Amino acid sequence: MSNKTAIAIVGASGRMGQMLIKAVLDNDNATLAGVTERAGHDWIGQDLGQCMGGAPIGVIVSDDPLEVFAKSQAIIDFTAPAATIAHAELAAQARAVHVIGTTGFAPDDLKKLSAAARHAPIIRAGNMSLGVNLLTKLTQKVAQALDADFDIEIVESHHKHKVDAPSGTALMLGEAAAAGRGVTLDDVSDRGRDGITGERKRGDIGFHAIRGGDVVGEHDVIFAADGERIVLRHLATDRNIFARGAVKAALWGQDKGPGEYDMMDVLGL
Ligand SMILES: NC(=O)C1=CN([C@@H]2O[C@H](COP(=O)(O)OP(=O)(O)OC[C@H]3O[C@@H](n4cnc5c(N)ncnc54)[C@H](O)[C@@H]3O)[C@@H](O)[C@H]2O)C=CC1
Ligand SMILES: O=C(O)C1=N[C@H](C(=O)O)C[C@H](O)C1
Repeated sequence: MSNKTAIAIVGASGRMGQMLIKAVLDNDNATLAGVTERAGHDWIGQDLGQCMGGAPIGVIVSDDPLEVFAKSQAIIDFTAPAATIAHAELAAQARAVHVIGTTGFAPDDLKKLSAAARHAPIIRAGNMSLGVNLLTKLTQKVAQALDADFDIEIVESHHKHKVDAPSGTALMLGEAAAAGRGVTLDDVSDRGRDGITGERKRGDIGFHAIRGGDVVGEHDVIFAADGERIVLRHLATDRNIFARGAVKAALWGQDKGPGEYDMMDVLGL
């Protein structure tokens, strides 16, 4: 039997799906167990290699996650919240590691993921890159060092196709800033001001989303005081940083028990 980890990619035709397939195929410790797309998608039943514009590779795109998960040790999922919730139940049944990059979950969705994580490991992060996870740590440290004389604002930019705001990364950064300050993000979050808003409330954490063109992902955490300003910035220029992180997480999760993990755990940050 191969000692490579068998990884399934769901959402194969997506911007991230295609990057993830390449990242698995490029990794010496991983093998592609199968791929899925949503029912009715025109890739279903076709050879994946040809769908991606190359030669046939003998992997047929499936619309049956149960069949694909049964032969997988890890599932990497960058799809959409409803799909990821359904995948989490199936991955738990298959006792496979579920790596979740999907963003835009509602609080009830997160409860369902927690329930699934009682049966198998779930590794979830709004951003799987090393750079953003480091930035998240720095954000917490800076927020801890400064008092509320420094107003915190988080500004994110993404491509025109992105459907959720604030981005998962912006929320990670906001959570880290709130933790650094010793407050709960829900109590201080101020999202997308518009109209006569009144003066900024001391201690609030503001969120702003820019959408346009092909921007991969940019995040600024601004600490603004009277007379000075600190800006922590991450610029993503290649989606491969997220894909490589996700494959690393799938391999890392192989000897872990059921539970919820994030990229900080994977990276040891
Ligand atoms: N955590 C991270 O590091 C990153 C997270 N993301 C997140 O990943 C998600 C996907 O982003 P993109 O690839 O840009 O979107 P996309 O729209 O290009 O791809 C999503 C794919 O999922 C497929 N899909 C939907 N329902 C499905 C189902 N039931 N079964 C199988 N496939 C299904 C769609 O048909 C589509 O091909 C978003 O939530 C985004 O925010 C994106 C980049 C990095
Ligand atoms: O949708 C995207 O593209 C991205 N989504 C993630 C997020 O919501 O933060 C990560 C990255 O910024 C790209």
